[in-house]
Amino acid sequence: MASLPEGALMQRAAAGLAYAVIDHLGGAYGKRVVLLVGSGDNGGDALYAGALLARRGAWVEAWLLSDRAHAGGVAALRAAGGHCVGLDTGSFVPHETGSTDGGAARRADATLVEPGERQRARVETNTVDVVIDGIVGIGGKPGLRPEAEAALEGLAGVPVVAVDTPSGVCVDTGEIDGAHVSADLTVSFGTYKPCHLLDPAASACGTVRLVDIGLELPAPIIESLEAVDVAALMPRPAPDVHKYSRGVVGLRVGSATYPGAALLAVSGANTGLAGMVRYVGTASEWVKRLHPEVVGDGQAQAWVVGSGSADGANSALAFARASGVPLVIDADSLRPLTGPLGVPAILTPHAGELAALIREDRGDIEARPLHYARLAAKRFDAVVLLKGRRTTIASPDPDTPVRVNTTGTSWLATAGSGDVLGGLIGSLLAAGLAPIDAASAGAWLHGAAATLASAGGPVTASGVAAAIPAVIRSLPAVSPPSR
Ligand SMILES: NC(=O)C1=CN([C@@H]2O[C@H](COP(=O)(O)OP(=O)(O)OC[C@H]3O[C@@H](n4cnc5c(N)ncnc54)[C@H](O)[C@@H]3O)[C@@H](O)[C@H]2O)[C@@H](O)CC1
Ligand SMILES: Nc1ncnc2c1ncn2[C@@H]1O[C@H](COP(=O)(O)OP(=O)(O)O)[C@@H](O)[C@H]1O
Ligand SMILES: [K+]
Repeated sequence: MASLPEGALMQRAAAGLAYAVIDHLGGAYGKRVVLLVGSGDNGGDALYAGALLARRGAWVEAWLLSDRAHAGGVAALRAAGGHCVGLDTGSFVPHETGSTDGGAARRADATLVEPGERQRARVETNTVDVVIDGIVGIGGKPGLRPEAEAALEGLAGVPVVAVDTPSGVCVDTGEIDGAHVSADLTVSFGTYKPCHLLDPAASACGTVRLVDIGLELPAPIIESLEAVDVAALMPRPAPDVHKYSRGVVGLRVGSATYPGAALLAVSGANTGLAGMVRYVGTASEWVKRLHPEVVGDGQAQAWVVGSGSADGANSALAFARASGVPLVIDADSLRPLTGPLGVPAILTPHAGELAALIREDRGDIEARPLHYARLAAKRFDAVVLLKGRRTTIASPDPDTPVRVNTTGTSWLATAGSGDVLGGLIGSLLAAGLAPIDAASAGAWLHGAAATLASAGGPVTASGVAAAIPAVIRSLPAVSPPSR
C-alpha cells in the first residue's frame, strides 16, 4: 500500500469483484443489486464495485449497516447513480408479509433511513438478483452484529457474493464462532486465506475466485497443492532405474474379518508408482489372485499398516516399526499409539479416529481441524493427515505450512476409500517422497481419481483406485527434480 497511489489496491479489488459479479449474473444491465456495507475497507470494496455495476446499468442500493462507511465509496456509488441508505436499526425488523395476489412472494419491509435526511425507503427483496456481502473482511471479528443478521434474514434466498471472505467466519483459522454469511461465490483478493481452504469456513465460501491485486506475499502458513505442484512431485523413473531403486512398498493390512481392506489398500499401492508391492497378512491368497504382481514379505522402503487389521493391528505396527523405514499408520494401528514412534510416519485418521487417539470430542475436531491436526502432529512427531471433505495435513515441524486438499467429491465418502488412500500414500513414500509430500500428493491424486471415476455419479473405493493412473497421466508436463 505504501508503494502505490492511495486507493490503488482497493480499485483493483473492486474492479475484480465487479467483473466476478457480472460473470456470476451473466451481465449487469437491469440487474438489482443490494450491497451490505460495514464500516471498514471491505465495505469500501463493495461500494466501488457497486459503482461500477451501476455504470453498467444495474440498479444498486447500498445498505449501510454501521454509522460509518467508506466515504469515497459512498460518493462513487452516488455519482454512478446508485443509492445509499442507512438502516434505522431500531425499526429495521424484516418480516414476511402475506401476498395479496395469493402467490408466495417473500418480501421484507425495511425501514431505511438516509443518513442526515431520515428518508424512508422500501425494498422488495424478492426482486433482488444478488447481495454483495461487504460487511467485514480480514479486519472483522467472528460473528455478525444484530443489524447484519437482520439484513441477511430479510434477504434470505437471494444469491450472495462475499467480498474477500464470507462475513462472520474466523478468517485465519477457518473456524466458525457465531453467525456468518453463507456465500454462493467468494471473491478473494491477493491470496487465498485459511478460511477459503479449511473447513468448516470453506463450506461457507461457495465457489472461491481469486483476484490478483499485485501483492507481494510472505511465506504462507497454509498451502494447497495444485495439479502442477503434484506433477512436480510425481516419481518418474529415470532410464537406468530398476524395480528396487524405484522403491518397494509393503503392506501389513486386512484381517480375516476385513479381507477387503487388504485388497483395497493393495489396489491403492499397486498403481505402478513404486517398483514393487509386498503384502503380508491373512488375505494373501486373494491378493495374489487379484494382483499377480504383488509379492510376499521382505525388505521395503515404506510400510502401510492398520487398515482393516483388527486384532493384528498391534503386531503389524510392531513389525513395521522394527524395520526402521517410514510408515503409513491407518485405522486400527492408530489405537496403540501413545507418543512419538522414532521413525518417520504418516498417521491417517478421520475425525472419529483422531478423537479416540487424543481423547477429544469428534465434533470439536471437525470444528477445528487445523488446530487438532497440528496438535496431533506435534504430539506424535509425525505427519498427520486428518481425513474429511477438506483433508488437512500437518507436519511435526511447526515451520512447514499445513496443506489442505481441495480435490475430491462427496461421493468419496464411501467405505474402503480410506484404505485405497493409505496404500497410495505408501507407494509415494516408498518412491522417495518426503512424508508431507507423499501425504498431500496422495490426497490430491485420491480426490482427483474420485472426481474422474464419479463423473458426477456414484463411485466405489475400487473405482477410485482404478482411476489413479489416468489422473497421473493427465497431470501437466513439468520437469521434475531428478530423484
Ligand atoms: N489490506 C489490503 O491490502 C486490502 C484490503 N482490502 C479490503 O479491506 C478489507 C479489510 O478492511 P479493514 O481492515 O478496514 O477491515 P474490515 O472491513 O474487514 O472490517 C473492520 C471493520 O469492521 C468492524 N467490525 C469488526 N468485526 C465486526 C463484526 N463482526 N460485525 C460488524 N462489524 C465488525 C470494525 O469495527 C472495523 O471498523 C479486506 O478484507 C478487503 O476487502 C482491499 O480493498 C484490497 C487491499
Ligand atoms: N464429505 C466428503 N467429501 C469429500 N471427501 C470425503 C468426504 N468425507 C470423507 N471423504 C474422504 O473419503 C475418504 C474416507 O476415508 P475413511 O473415512 O478412512 O473410510 P474407510 O475407513 O471406509 O476407508 C477420505 O479420503 C476422506 O477424505
Ligand atoms: K465480506
